Amino acid sequence: MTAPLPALPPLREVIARHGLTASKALGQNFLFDEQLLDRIAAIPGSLRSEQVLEVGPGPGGLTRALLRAGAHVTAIEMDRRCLPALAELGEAFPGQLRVIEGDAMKVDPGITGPFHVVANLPYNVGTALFIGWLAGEAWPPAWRSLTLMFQEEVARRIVAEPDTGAYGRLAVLAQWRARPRLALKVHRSAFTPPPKVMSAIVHVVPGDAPEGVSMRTLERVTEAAFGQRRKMLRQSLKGVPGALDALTTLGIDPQRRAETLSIEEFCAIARVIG
Ligand SMILES: C[S@@+](CC[C@H](N)C(=O)[O-])C[C@H]1O[C@@H](n2cnc3c(N)ncnc32)[C@H](O)[C@@H]1O
Repeated sequence: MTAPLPALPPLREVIARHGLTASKALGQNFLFDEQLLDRIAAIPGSLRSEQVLEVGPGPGGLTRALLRAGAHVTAIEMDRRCLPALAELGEAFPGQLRVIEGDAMKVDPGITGPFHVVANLPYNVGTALFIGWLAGEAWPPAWRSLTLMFQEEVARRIVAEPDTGAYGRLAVLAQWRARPRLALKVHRSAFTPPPKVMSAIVHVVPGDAPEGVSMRTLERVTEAAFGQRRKMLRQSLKGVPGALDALTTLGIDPQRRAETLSIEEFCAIARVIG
């Protein structure tokens, strides 16, 4: 039998009691709708007894949904004003919550074993953290899934297909050995304060890594190719040693533009360059 869930005060009351006025500099847009938060926590599948890394728990809205789902949560929060509210949450779910005060870009969460990442990310660091999780040398990675809130426009770039305006470096890096999908659109009015743009949650699971492709080379090729996306490959890839020869070897027309190349073609170029 599972223990009954603790009764928690409404999030708005927690915010008011701890004086947590939203800081723009820290990208703070809070979610208060507990049904929505439970839906987000359900996206990775059952989290019972699973390890979860949450970045930016803030006052703990998503954190409480993860704890209710039975997860063991390690949460990294930069704003120390949020720590007392998170400590209260830890008391309500004994042994399930570990809070680290610090910058998620610098702190090692120290989680042993596989874990899920679930986060309503601060937009200013979201993409950098995402690329960091995708870029690890070891594959499959230590994470089992990523469930991340982005601006909708960024979410669309992550899942974009070739020959679309949204297709670019982010799509290639996210899709060459992982499977991202758009899991949930979140209206701006769900946040307090509401951001200027709509949001969406992307869910990513690791896939098979193609043989012989180095992430570093792929990053170099996509950076060059999409850095001048309107130019033909023979121009945009000129500065990448071995890239033009790779096009010839592979029979890829150097007059094509980056956005017409499939992920498989980018991988093939990176494989030939080595
Ligand atoms: C968009 S708010 C989300 C808050 C909460 N998870 C929610 O859903 O209501 C982003 C949170 O990330 C925190 N934050 C911003 N930059 C951070 C960083 N570099 N490392 C850790 N936390 C950060 C902010 O203080 C804020 O609490």
